[in-house]
Parts: sequence; structure tokens; C-alpha cells
Amino acid sequence: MTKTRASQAGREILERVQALLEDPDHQDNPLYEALEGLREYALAQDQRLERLMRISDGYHLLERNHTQSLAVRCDRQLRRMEKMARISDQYQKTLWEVTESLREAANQDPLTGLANRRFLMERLKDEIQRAERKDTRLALCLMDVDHFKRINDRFGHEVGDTALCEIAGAVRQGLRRYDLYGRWGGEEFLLVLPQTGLSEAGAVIDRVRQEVGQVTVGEGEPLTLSASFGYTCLHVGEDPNDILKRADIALFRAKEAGRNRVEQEP
Ligand SMILES: Nc1nc2c(ncn2[C@@H]2O[C@H](COP(=O)(O)OP(=O)(O)OP(=O)(O)O)[C@@H](O)[C@H]2O)c(=O)[nH]1
Repeated sequence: MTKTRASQAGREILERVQALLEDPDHQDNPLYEALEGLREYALAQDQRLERLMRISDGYHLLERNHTQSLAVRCDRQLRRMEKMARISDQYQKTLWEVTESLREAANQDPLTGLANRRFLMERLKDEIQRAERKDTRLALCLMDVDHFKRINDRFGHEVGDTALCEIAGAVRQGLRRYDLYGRWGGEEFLLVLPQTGLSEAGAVIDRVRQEVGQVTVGEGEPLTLSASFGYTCLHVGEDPNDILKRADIALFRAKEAGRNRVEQEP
């Protein structure tokens, strides 16, 4: 706007000067040369001014483009960061799921879903410590399914697997809510009874024996299952292996005495 007005005013003066200079009546005017020089000077200044304005416009445009491209770049960067945050969330979720399944795999028996030997051993150590700290009793029992080989031989390994799962459920039925149990290995299970003395443990374990006795496997002529049990109580200062060894001795005796029995070792 300013530029247009200035150029127009300047152009009008220059046109008037041009007209005066071209007028033959003024050719001999003593101011002629000075006016012509002034006109050329003004023309040169005008051109200079226009050049400066072009340069200024160029800078202005450059600046605007730069600001715009900065905003575009900033926006792109933000979107990239949002995407990374989304990926990071997803990654953390996956990591958590993998950790969870690893933890489960490390603690669980894959066939029955019960606690496995590793986890049972950890818990047994905890329970021994708690019993000593609180000065309470702790009973422990090893259970071994009788003649399990016959089930596999007669009905196949898959039926044997199903039987182990049913036995796991039967043991649960016989135990109390706060008792701990799991698969010790093969067809052997471990039962840990916190705050339980020998006589009370005997009653609980015999109930488990009866529950296992309800499980049948196979069609046609089904086999009724049974299991043998050996249990004992924690002595002061014992470690897990000591108490396990005594329970195993009792279990051996139950097997020797004809199976489907509960034996204790003081
Ligand atoms: N189907 C199946 N069988 C298993 C599994 N783990 C161990 N066994 C079987 O359990 C059987 C155990 O046999 P033995 O140690 O001879 O004992 P048993 O036949 O139960 O006889 P007793 O313990 O003396 O009463 C073997 O045939 C093993 O193959 C399992 O996960 N699935």
C-alpha cells in the first residue's frame, strides 16, 4: 500500500518533469541541465528503492516459509513421539504378559495347573519359617497314587493324564482352605498343612484318601483309584529336607503295608 502510493506520487512528478524537459520552450532554460540531472537521480533512487523493497519482500517470504516449515516439522515430531509412546505402551503390556506367563510356567505344573515342585519348595521354606517364628505346628504329607502304571498300561497315557487331573481335584476337596498342595512329580503330590498337629493332620489326610478313592478311570470296567500317604510334623530347627525325609519314610511304610493307607512318622 505504502509502496504503491510512494511510487505513484514519484511517477507523477517524474512525468511532469519529463514533460517540462521535452517542451522546446524550456530547452534553453538555465535550470534544464540541473532538472535533467535531478530526474535521472530520482529515477535511479526509485529503482534502488524498488530493489530494496523486493529484497525486503523476499526476506519476509523466506521468514514466513521458515516459520511454517518449523510448525510442520514440530507437528511431525509430535506425531512421531505419540506413535513411539503408543508403541512403548504396547511393548510394556507385552513384556508384562510375557513375564506373567514365565512366572506361571516357573511355578505351575502344566498338566494339572497345580503348584509345581519348585514353587512348593519355596512355600515350604516360608511355612517352616512362619511356624518357627509364631511357634505353631506344621504338618507335611507325601501322597503317591497306587499302581498308577496299571492305568497307563490298561487305558493309555492320555487317560492316565486325565486321572492325574481328577486326583488333583479330589485332593482339593479333602483339604481345608488354607492348606497348600501341589504336584511333587509323576504321580506324587505334596500336602502342607499349616498350624496343624499330628492328630488333626491324620484326620484331614484320611479325608483326602477317601476323596481320591472316589475317582474312577476308564470305560467298560473302570478302575477305582487309591493313594498312599505318609505324614509327619515339623521338629524344632529342621530344614525342608529333614521333614520331607521323614514323610517319605512314612509313605514307604504305607506302601509296604498294602497301599490305600495313611501312615505317620512322629
Ligand atoms: N499318564 C501319566 N503317567 C505318568 C505321569 N508321570 C508319571 N507317570 C507314570 O506313573 C507310573 C508310576 O509307576 P511306578 O513308580 O511303578 O508306581 P505305581 O505303578 O504307581 O506303583 P506304586 O507306586 O508302587 O503303587 C509310571 O508308569 C509313570 O510313567 C504323567 O504325567 N502322566
